[in-house]
Amino acid sequence: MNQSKEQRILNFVLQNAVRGDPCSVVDTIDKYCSQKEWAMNVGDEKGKILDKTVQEANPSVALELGTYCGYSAVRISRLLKAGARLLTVEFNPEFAAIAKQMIEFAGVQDKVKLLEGPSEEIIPQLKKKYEVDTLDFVFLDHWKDRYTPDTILLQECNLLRKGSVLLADNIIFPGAPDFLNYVRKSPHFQCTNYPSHLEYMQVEDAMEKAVFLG
Ligand SMILES: Cc1cc(C(=O)N2CCN(C)CC2)sc1-c1cc(O)c2nc[nH]c(=O)c2c1
Ligand SMILES: [Mg+2]
Repeated sequence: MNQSKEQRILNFVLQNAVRGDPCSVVDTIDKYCSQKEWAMNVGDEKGKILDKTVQEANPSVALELGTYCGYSAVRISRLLKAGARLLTVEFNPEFAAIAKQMIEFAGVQDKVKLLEGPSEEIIPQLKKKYEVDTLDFVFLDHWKDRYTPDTILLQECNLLRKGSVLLADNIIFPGAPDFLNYVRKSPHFQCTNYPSHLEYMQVEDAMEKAVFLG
């Protein structure tokens, strides 16, 4: 049975990156996906925006929606302070299986908890089942049509506090116009736009930061 693209990415990391070194895993994925096969990792240009936003927020508890192969889970968790943790949600079981191995190879498994299932089911479980009080940082990178309903669900579940930072990928491409409308029109969010490019391409894209005001 021939391999999936995601399996090929993982194999390239297992053979070429340094075990236990998150930076080498991130760089090796970028090398493969820029030179061999495009894949929907956030990539290095938008990854640098992600890094800065995570460092500024310095979260104790972070949530990622859309794990894919684990590229941004490794990228985020490498910046977390001791004792901080990242919960990452992936609904595609094949992607989750790849990401689990990627996270373990990078050596960040003690900081990252991979939750398999649809975000709309997992978000309401975060407080009771995963012992979350509130979220300090949320990276939205799953599916553009879920950005708005999941942002509303996070509020309904009292998972945001004054100063919680949301960062959304793919604001321009593939595009999340209803999310942009929602957060920019809401009095509960202070928004900032970060122009960039689609990973590994020269196509325009952007990220949007939305800080919850309570
Ligand atoms: C799957 C896909 C295809 C794209 C595209 O038009 N192109 C890439 C391939 N090249 C060759 C043509 C141009 S863009 C994109 C994509 C990118 C992300 O960052 C995503 N993040 C989260 N969830 C997504 O579904 C997601 C999709
Ligand atoms: Mg994306």
